[in-house]
Amino acid sequence: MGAVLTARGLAKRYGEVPVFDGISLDLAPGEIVALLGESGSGKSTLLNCLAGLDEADAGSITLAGRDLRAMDDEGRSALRRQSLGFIFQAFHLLPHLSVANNVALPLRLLGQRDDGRVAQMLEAVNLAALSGRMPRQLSGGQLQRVAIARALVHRPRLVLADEPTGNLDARHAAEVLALLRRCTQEAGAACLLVTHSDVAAQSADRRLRLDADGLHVA
Ligand SMILES: Nc1ncnc2c1ncn2[C@@H]1O[C@H](COP(=O)(O)OP(=O)(O)OP(=O)(O)O)[C@@H](O)[C@H]1O
Repeated sequence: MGAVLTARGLAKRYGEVPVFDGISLDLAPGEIVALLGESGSGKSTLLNCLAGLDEADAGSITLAGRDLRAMDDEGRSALRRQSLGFIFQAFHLLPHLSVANNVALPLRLLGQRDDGRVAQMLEAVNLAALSGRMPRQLSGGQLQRVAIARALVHRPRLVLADEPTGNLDARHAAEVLALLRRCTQEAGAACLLVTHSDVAAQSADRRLRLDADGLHVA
């Protein structure tokens, strides 16, 4: 099987200020790669560009065999819905939907309904008992685990995770890392994991560091 994600020569600047340049990356099916780097080095920006949520200024991105930058907005959105799970730093749960309905959302957007799969994901992040709650009734760590269940529910080929264990204690962090591992293996997915945590970085198959000179093996 070919790479899940291939990026070549990605560059991004905000106005006159370059964030990164010449970034190339391959993610293989089943692998988890940690993306390290100082605060402000551009990790979140790179994730957003790989997801097609932000536009790179140069370079190419191939996701699940499709050239992302050659597609129109509609095609990119459809590919994203199908193939991408994004765990945002700020969770981005929908406040008017219950926990279970937030987790079910990626399936609904694909025209699917699978209550068993939603229950399975809530079980996996230890939130089965809270499935009927609204996001405002949850702690930061619980919100983060809902966001993780939602990102994985539709078995995406690519999981982009921005500090998915940032708000979690050691036990819940370990559970989330194990869940990411299980889901990437089951779906033949790849995961790019932005983290400042040594435990999370060590749980990855390999580590890359983003700095002013580009992306390096760490
Ligand atoms: N919309 C924007 N306009 C201008 N500059 C931006 C914008 N978004 C990010 N930046 C700048 O781009 C750089 C990279 O930001 P980014 O959030 O990608 O860093 P990061 O490595 O994810 O940081 P952290 O580890 O703190 O989350 C920073 O210097 C930031 O100030």
